[in-house]
Amino acid sequence: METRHVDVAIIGAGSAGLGAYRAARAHTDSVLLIEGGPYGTTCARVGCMPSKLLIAAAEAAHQARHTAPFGINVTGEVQVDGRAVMDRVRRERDRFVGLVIESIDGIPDTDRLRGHARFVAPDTLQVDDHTRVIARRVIIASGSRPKYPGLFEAAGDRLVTSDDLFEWETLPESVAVFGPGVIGLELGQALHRLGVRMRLFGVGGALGPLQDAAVRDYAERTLNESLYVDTDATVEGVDRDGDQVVVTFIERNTGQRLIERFDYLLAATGRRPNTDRLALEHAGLLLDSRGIPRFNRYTMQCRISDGEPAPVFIAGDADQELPLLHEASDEGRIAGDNAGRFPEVRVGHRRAPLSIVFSDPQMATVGPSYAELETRHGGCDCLATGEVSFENQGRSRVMRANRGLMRLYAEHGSGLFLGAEIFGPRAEHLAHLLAWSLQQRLTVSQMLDMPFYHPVVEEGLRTGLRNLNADLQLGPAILEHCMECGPGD
Ligand SMILES: Cc1cc2nc3c(=O)[nH]c(=O)nc-3n(C[C@H](O)[C@H](O)[C@H](O)COP(=O)(O)OP(=O)(O)OC[C@H]3O[C@@H](n4cnc5c(N)ncnc54)[C@H](O)[C@@H]3O)c2cc1C
Ligand SMILES: NC(=O)c1ccc[n+]([C@@H]2O[C@H](COP(=O)([O-])OP(=O)(O)OC[C@H]3O[C@@H](n4cnc5c(N)ncnc54)[C@H](O)[C@@H]3O)[C@@H](O)[C@H]2O)c1
Repeated sequence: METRHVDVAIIGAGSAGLGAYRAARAHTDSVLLIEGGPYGTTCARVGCMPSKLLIAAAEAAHQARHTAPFGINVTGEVQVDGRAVMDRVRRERDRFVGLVIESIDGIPDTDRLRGHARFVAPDTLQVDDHTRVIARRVIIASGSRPKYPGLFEAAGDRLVTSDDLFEWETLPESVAVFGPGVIGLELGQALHRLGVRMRLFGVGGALGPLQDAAVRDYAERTLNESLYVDTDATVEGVDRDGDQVVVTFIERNTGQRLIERFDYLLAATGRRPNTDRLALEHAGLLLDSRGIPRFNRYTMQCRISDGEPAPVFIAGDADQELPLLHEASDEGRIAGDNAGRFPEVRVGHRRAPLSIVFSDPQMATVGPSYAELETRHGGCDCLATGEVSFENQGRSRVMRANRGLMRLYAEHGSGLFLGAEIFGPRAEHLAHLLAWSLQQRLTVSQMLDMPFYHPVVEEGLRTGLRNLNADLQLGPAILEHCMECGPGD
């Protein structure tokens, strides 16, 4: 058994771990990056990138099928070549993974160690059976993995998660998707548009990240015009029969008991942090009820069991705060900087909360969750709301993308913009404008002072902001359409 002494040991070479490595290395040459799985990061291998590649193919098929309302007739049926679709997904995915591996190859061999790390003492990690690492500081950047209820195991090797799907050589005929969260919506809709028979089952009414009932209900109604999404499904059984998965459920609209066969069951029922495999009981850290170390979100520093700051930091999906790529990178950078400069720990920069779901229409949330805003501002009647429907929005109608609802929130009295929930066209771009405004601490009036071109989807945002301003009672209520704004604002 080899023993290594280092200043900083990092568990996990994903997006958070790589960011942490670079930041820690700016302070010390003694940094060790430990990786137990394949190099390449979750984002590039099985997450953000392959999912967006599959969605891009699905969008192409969808657009090709919907040209007629523009007076464009594409003769013949749109054919989806499942092998070619999956081939491009994997080829482009491999390219993205290759870029990550190239940058990891640039890290000196002496700074890298392969194997699974676990704590054997607060300052000691055991890596597989081959190396003991004694570290002055440790960064936990071990990511997360899919979780699902035991019931699904009846599907045997026909049970898949987002870790498996992108390895498919071709598209199956049918998939039962469980979990209308971010992954289930993105992948479920993409499979449907690629001609796969798909049903999407949820529990308790949850739909993506949406919490504002008005936006959630609108989204559920709209999605159900083209997909089968039951956000509160009664599923009576999951069984395996031959090569197929048999799902017994009560159909959403009819209340009928149906028994349907699918080629696969895709479990998209959430992810759990890999911290349960780190033997944290030997780390002496203060843990929350989920077994995740308690940490300060500005320094990423964990605490020892008596509440004192520990020489241990956490970053990325491992802490489950905001399991998104840009947050993992930011947290990794902060954790690495602080582990490197320890004991002089500094507060790092956290950005305005922003999340986007690449469904169609897209979903986005900006700022604290609606539930959090209601808790903080609802009790004192301090929460102002505004909204806009995209149904008559000019540019959205031009593009035939005029389905959607955006709700915007601000603080009474100050007029400060607080956040938004969006289900609608170009939400990925609208959400960025709003997140940037939030981070700049703009008031709704200041946002309305910004330029709005014509005709663009952002004019819908302006209508929503005017509506919000009216609720703030800081500006004129919109009694009719803005005359000077051009048609379809
Ligand atoms: C299908 C899907 C789509 C997604 N799409 C998006 C998107 O569009 N936009 C977005 O912002 N986010 C998206 N995400 C989320 C994003 O991918 C994650 O938030 C991000 O990759 C987390 O990075 P990380 O470094 O925390 O974890 P990872 O990249 O998973 O890195 C953790 C690493 O730790 C290693 N490890 C674990 N335990 C040990 C151990 N004991 N010892 C050594 N090594 C260990 C693992 O092997 C892994 O390499 C998506 C996720 C999925 C699954
Ligand atoms: N576009 C993006 O940024 C993007 C894309 C994919 C994933 N991600 C990240 O990955 C994380 C994990 O995604 P996810 O979709 O797995 O989790 P999620 O928490 O977003 O959704 C899980 C869904 O499964 C449902 N569910 C739980 N148990 C169920 C059951 N037994 N049957 C049916 N439904 C059940 C939940 O109610 C929820 O709707 C996300 O929170 C997000 O941070 C981001």
